[in-house]
Amino acid sequence: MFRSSGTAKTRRRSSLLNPTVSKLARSSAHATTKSSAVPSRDRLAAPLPSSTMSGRATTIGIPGCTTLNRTAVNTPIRQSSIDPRRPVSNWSTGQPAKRTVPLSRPPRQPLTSAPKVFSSQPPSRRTAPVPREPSEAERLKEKLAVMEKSYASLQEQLDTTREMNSMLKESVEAFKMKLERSAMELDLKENMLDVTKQQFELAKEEIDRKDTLIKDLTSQVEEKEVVLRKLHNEAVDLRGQIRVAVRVRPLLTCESESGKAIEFPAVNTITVVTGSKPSGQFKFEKVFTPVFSQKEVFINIEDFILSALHGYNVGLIAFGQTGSGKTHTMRGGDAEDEGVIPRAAGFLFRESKKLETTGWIFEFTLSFLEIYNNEAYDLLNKNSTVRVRLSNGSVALDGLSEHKLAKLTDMTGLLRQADNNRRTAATKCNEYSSRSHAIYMWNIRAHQESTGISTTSVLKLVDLAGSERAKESGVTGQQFNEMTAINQSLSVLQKCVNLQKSKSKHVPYRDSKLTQVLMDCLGAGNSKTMVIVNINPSEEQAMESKRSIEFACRMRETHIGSAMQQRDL
Ligand SMILES: Nc1ncnc2c1ncn2[C@@H]1O[C@H](COP(=O)(O)OP(=O)(O)OP(=O)(O)O)[C@@H](O)[C@H]1O
Repeated sequence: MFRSSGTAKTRRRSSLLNPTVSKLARSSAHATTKSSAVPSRDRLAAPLPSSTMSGRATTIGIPGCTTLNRTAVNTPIRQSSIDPRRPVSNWSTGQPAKRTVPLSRPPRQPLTSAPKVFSSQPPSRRTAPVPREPSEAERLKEKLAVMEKSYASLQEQLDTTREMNSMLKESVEAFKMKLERSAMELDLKENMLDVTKQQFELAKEEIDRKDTLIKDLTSQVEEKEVVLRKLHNEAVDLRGQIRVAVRVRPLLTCESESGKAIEFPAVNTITVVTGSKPSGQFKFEKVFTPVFSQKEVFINIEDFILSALHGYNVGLIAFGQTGSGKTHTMRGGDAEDEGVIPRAAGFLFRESKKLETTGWIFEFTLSFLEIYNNEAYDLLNKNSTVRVRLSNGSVALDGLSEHKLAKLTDMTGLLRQADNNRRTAATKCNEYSSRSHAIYMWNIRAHQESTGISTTSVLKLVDLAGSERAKESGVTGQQFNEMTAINQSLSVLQKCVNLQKSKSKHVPYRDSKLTQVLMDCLGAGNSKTMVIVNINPSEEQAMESKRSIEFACRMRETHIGSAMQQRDL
């Protein structure tokens, strides 16, 4: 009765603490009674102790659960079956505790033998005192303490798990939101990609359309360029084979006391006043009065120079008495004072760049030749001698160096070299009088891939030495020889032009080095030629000016045959 009431008390107390604990306690107490704290899983594997097995079990309580065996409750439990040192299941983990002692089935008592009955009488004095077995209540208390501890631990675990669970829930929610946001962003980006793709397609179509347009326009430009070229060159031809322009320089300070012998009665018309009588009026394609700047002069002749890029041989010759302004016109000074030769370089580079857009490729080489005392010299190779040969109407210059001109600035060095090598001297009429003829030659090679046309043309820019009257010059010795050579070569030049004009069968080009070199510009070749006749306006030089103008008129009337494009075969 005492034990039963103790167990009931314990149960009531446990159920007051917590229904779960109470349940656990009930189940534990039951399990303890039944299997001496062997966890149920172990119980299945391990044999039950003999004391339990020997009692007759009456099943009461929850179905499926083995309840307390009354016989076993009344029967003193053997030490081995409730050994407190025996490990109980690990409640915190729910795993059975490790067994330290292997459970072996105890030897089975024969059923016939009578059950041992323990006497309730106190042991006799002679027998050793038996240690008191813990009461059922104590054992249950102990169990309860263990279970409460386990419960607290489980509660703690549960709290932690709940906390973790809520954290996990939160993080899952956050992930979900993030995922949704990412999905939305992806949608947006996909839309943008679609739009960009469409735009790209449109742009591609536009580029294709423009490419086709450019191709059409390019072919139209090429066709028009051919027509323009033809018209340009026909126009140049129509003006006469040798075009003549006259340039009259201003009076110099040193000539200020002298009166002017030149008048301009009309546009491109000139009159020379000799004595009191004015000469007749001479009309030319162009008359550059003293007010024309270097730039304006060049603008008026650049279309002519352009023919050289179109594959025609072109010659531009500055002619005139000494000190009339030939070198100024052709070479000039610096910057705004630059003459035709440096300006032509800039122009040829500019124009060639424009033509490159229609598929033309150009290559320029330069050679500078000097004719001094009727001999030819290389101005870009230490004045070495050059051999002039005529063959089949063309001029060959053996030993003349050629200098490739890749860019405009390359020209500066070459010009300086030629200036230094060219022979000049101070004369009575001109402080820096040219004692030689200078020929600045451009060899122009052009090629157009689409048509397969290649041309090789020559542009000759000529600064002649000036004619001079021996009597007026007052020179002697070497300078006299130079003057004689200059005058002779200019005389042959005039003779050739006169004979060419009168369509003579024999024109004596070979009579001087100058006419040999200029032969292809004067009628024996297929060149387009322009002569700029320079005039000194002073009264003192009136007669010389008149002679120059008369020579210009003869040249103007000289037919030299149509120029031909110099195509490579
Ligand atoms: N259009 C011009 N404007 C200003 N000065 C000029 C002009 N033409 C020539 N001169 C000046 O006249 C002088 C003689 O000119 P330049 O040397 O060019 O003559 P030239 O015909 O070449 O002489 P030469 O045949 O003796 O070499 C130079 O001092 C030059 O600066």
